[in-house]
Amino acid sequence: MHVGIGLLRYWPPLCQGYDLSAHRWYVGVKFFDTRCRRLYIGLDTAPMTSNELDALAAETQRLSQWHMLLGELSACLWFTEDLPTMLHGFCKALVTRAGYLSAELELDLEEQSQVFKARVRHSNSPEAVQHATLPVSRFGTALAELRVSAEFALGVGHEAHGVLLRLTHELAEAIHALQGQHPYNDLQDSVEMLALSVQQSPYMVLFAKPSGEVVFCNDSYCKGSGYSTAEVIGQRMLVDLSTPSSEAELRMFNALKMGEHWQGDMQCRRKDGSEYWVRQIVSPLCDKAGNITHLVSVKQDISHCRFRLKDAEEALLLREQALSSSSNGIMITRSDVDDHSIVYVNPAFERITGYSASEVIGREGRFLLRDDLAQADLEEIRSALRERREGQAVLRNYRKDGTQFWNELHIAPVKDADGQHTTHFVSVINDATERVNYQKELEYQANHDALTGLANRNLLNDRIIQAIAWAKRQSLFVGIMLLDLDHFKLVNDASGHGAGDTMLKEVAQRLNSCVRETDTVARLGGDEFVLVLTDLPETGDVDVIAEKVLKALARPIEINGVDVFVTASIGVSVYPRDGDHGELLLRYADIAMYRVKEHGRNSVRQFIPEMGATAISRMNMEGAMRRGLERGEFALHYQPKIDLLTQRIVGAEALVRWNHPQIGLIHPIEFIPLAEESGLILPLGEWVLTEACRQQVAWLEAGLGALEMSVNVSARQFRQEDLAERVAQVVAATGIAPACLALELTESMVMQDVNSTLLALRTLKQLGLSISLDDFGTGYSSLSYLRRFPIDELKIDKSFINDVHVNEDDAAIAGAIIAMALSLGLRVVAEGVESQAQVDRLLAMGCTQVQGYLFGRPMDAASFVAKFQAGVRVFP
Ligand SMILES: Nc1nc2c(ncn2[C@@H]2O[C@@H]3COP(=O)(O)O[C@H]4[C@@H](O)[C@H](n5cnc6c(=O)[nH]c(N)nc65)O[C@@H]4COP(=O)(O)O[C@H]3[C@H]2O)c(=O)[nH]1
Repeated sequence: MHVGIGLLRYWPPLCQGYDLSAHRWYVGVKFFDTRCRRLYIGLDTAPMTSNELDALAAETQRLSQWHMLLGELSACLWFTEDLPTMLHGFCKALVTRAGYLSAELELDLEEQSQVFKARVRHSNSPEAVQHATLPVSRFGTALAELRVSAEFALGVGHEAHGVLLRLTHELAEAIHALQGQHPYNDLQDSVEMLALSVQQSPYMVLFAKPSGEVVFCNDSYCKGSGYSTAEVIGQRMLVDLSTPSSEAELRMFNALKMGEHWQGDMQCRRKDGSEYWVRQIVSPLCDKAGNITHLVSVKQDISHCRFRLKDAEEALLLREQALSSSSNGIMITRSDVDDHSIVYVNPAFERITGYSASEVIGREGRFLLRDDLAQADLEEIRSALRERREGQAVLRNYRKDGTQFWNELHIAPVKDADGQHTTHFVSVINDATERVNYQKELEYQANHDALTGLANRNLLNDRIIQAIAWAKRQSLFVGIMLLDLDHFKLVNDASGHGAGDTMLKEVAQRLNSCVRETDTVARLGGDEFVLVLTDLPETGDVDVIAEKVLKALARPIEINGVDVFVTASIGVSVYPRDGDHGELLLRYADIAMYRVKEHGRNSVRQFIPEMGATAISRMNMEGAMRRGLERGEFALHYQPKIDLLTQRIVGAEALVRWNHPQIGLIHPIEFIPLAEESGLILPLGEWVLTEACRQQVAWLEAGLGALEMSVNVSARQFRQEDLAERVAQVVAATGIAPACLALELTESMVMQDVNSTLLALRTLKQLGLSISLDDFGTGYSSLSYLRRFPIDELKIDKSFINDVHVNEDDAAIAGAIIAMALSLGLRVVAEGVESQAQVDRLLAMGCTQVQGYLFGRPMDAASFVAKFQAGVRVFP
């Protein structure tokens, strides 16, 4: 008979193919009583002598003694789960079964020593205590050491010692056999022990014929499967090697045929129908000829693991599905020092980036940045990766097709099982392009002028602060250039807001083209622009740029197919020369700009401190103006109007002045626009009209004759529905002859709403006064309207008079206006005449009335009277 026994799947079979037929009797392993407490030894068929029978009886006796002990020892070896309990049970068995007074086996699990100590006291010599300290590292080794310990500890001369020695010996043999080092001397004992081991094994053991019919099963199998031994024996529980029916059986068949073990997991069914999983090793037993005689199957119930695995797999599947269906992109990367490669991306990642998983797995996680590495937020992600912590940032990333998207990225470290080391990072990718763009749009709107796209006041203030901070560190200058378009209002009034907008947009573009990228061009509103010029090594550099700007604006702007000319007045202040903060610098640039307006426009002026002394910031102007009106700070100056033919003063234009108690005389150009905006122009205008009329009457009474008094009427005044009534009241109140009163309206005002203008003009005309069109030539009056309007006089704008004697274009325009006016029977007055050459040219063109510094600046009433009395000289 050949016996092959596999103890555990981790152990190799103890012995294979011991040929017991050489012995005279054999041990039948299947004759155990329950729980393996008794081992029956069977005889073979050969007849025995009486000596042999005695020897067998003695042997049987001896075996049954130690078997009792072995059974218990075995029980504590196999049925205890931890070493201390096992050792305790073992010692107890030594005392109760082997006659020891005490036996202690201690396990010292100190990290350092890793030993177990054996201390055994023999009952015959209680004093003699034997110690042994043995290294131990794991359960298997402890079993091996147990043998050694027993050899150390056991004395001689006692029957029980003999049994124990025998046990020890058997264990030693078994272990030696295990290690393949020592042949069995006593095969019978070995087989018994092995048979016992099989029976007692917590693993299920089946022996079967090659046809699969079971010839033996141990208790664990019965317990695990629910079948009794009788129900199992003879049944085909293992594969039939002669007719493998499935792929798995075929594999098993091939392995076993080659004398190899087959190992694998299988799902089985218990008697009650429930399922369980086993991991089993099937080993073939062969005869000398190499034919398989038996199959030995050792099975371990792994249902617990298997079901846990199933749960884990289900949980994993759930997570995988959650990742797959997430609308956020998810990317998992390694977190090794030198490896941050991508190991997983979900479908949303593929959708957002355009890259498929196979294209990105293995690449570095940061590849979505391409070479756009100059991003402030990137540092946060870098340090989160370095410090193995969570981090988030909004980054510019690039899709496969090269388009940019905003990635709202959140990264989190993934730790290993013990929570100590970061093995991976999970990155959640959210395409936030829409939101970021919306935010940027809002930011842009908050910082930019909607019409021109230039910086607005908000952004301007920031830029000035930045420019000053930088200039401070670099010892450079910052130029603040405030630019106001000359007569822009005329464009707006005459051609509508669309035309005005076109002009502003074109101006914005031209201004941008004059400065560097680091400079700022802002629009403050209306026709006011500010240029912040950075990094200037010299203050004079601002003038160069200002000249460039004036030149750029000098080119005509095409609006609705018509070339329109625009000029600008530019005031400049410089950091640190004029001040060290934006508000002050802007105010000074503003003051300088108004000086330009005052002195003929279309030019540049740098701020000088003297200007500051006579100027008032517009911020404070409104309140001051209101108080000024109440306190009588306003006064009228009069500029004479000359008839060239009679060489006499025929009239005066009333021009308002503000005598500010601290600042002194302020020119209307500095406060009229604000008065217009704030509505203060209405009480102011009424006061001017009344005062001018009163003065005219006073001069009349003083003998200056019936001078015509011209009074400027602002757009807002002109739009007053009861303007005519108010004028009539003033006329009545002051006693002026209406024929001596001329109201000056600008060309742009009357062209705004032709029908209502016509009505208003007619009503005014009914009062008997004259209507004069001021600044003529700057608007876009159509001849037909001029014909329809009840106008008495045209005043040619100073801009055409300036060069009328040298510039043929200007001369042509002035000439055309004069000719047209005369043909319509209107008076023509040339404004801003400063030289004799201009007078000569104007006279040649037929213009007979002039006004200008050549004949007198605006002056107070007393000076006017003196001037009148002195007379004027038209020809030198
Ligand atoms: N360079 C130069 N300039 C000359 C010459 N001759 C006259 N001027 C200036 O030209 C402006 C003529 O007045 P405007 O065109 O009606 O322009 C006026 C008018 O639009 C407005 N304004 C003045 N007073 C009043 C007023 O009482 N009511 C209203 N609504 N506007 C007024 O303020 C503007 C500016 O007034 P002013 O500063 O007094 O400036 C005056 C006058 O001083 C010259 O030969 N050369």
